[in-house]
Amino acid sequence: MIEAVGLRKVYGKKVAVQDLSFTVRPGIVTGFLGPNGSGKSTTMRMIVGLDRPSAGQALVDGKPFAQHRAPLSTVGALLDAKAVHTGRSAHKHLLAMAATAGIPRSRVDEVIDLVGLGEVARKRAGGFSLGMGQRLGIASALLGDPSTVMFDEPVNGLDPDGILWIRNLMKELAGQGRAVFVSSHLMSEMALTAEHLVVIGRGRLIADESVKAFVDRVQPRGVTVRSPQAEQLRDLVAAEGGRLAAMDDGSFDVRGLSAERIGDAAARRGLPLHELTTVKASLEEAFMELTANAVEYQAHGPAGGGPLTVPGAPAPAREEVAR
Ligand SMILES: Nc1ncnc2c1ncn2[C@@H]1O[C@H](COP(=O)(O)OP(=O)(O)OP(=O)(O)O)[C@@H](O)[C@H]1O
Repeated sequence: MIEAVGLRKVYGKKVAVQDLSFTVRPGIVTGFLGPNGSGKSTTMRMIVGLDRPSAGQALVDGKPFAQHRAPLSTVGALLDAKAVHTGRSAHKHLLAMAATAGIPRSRVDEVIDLVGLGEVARKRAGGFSLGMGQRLGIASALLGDPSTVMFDEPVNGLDPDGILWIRNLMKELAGQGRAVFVSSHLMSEMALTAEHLVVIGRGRLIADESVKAFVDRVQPRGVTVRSPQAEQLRDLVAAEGGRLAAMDDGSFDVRGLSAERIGDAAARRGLPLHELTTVKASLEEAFMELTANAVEYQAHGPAGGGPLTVPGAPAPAREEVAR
């Protein structure tokens, strides 16, 4: 379990993190999201004592990381996967780590199996692919069987197989009762992996809540409606003051009316509906909306002064047809 209490970090004049308090609970995956430069890595480094907070503190299982007698069994961290690229083999690298921390040799073979590096464990880790390096980083993090794991951008640069593997591993580690704290830029991936979110922008807390509560904070995108009587549906939407667009699959995208209002109006007119679904914002859309003012470096169009564009921004809304 991680507790950040009033964390603050200042580099010279730059305030990287301020007044940051949140909790990462055991048994679930907590996603750590924020635009570039918002302070995620700085926060993670403070949790494991690699950076000293300018104020506040980070506690792991109730005390600062540095005060734990068995640090590798307290937090397993993957902060920079490239850091484990070495001339030694993966096996030797892990053995050396285990020896220094008083961890039995048998655990080395266990974690090598767990991350699927059995066949290459005796090869020089310096020649590893990015995905293999990532697996070795995770093996190192899990060596001490830690109660908390913390991964900074673990799926960066991985292929779909690697991403799926990491996703399942995170869930498995949480299912074993560990606190799992993971940062990622990939919103769609976080939506599939995390149950809870800590979202920061410009070093400050924006949200510490479930993925569902975060997504529910923004307006639904619209309502998908399907009816065998399309013309009557068009009339109904126009009469209620909504807008409607025909979709390729025969359904209609209705904006400006809630599903309840459409359903009630259809019932009054005896209009059969075969589908009535509120389309919620995706995690990515919610993130873009709720962190719009917290993007540190805003990219503008070629002429300058254009609309804010951020990589991964949602596609423009579908063309709407007013009737
Ligand atoms: N050692 C340092 N010295 C000075 N400034 C730093 C240092 N480390 C980070 N910063 C600044 O602090 C802010 C937060 O950086 P940090 O790397 O924690 O953000 P991040 O959310 O992890 O970003 P990214 O998603 O791009 O990795 C940034 O403005 C960064 O430039």
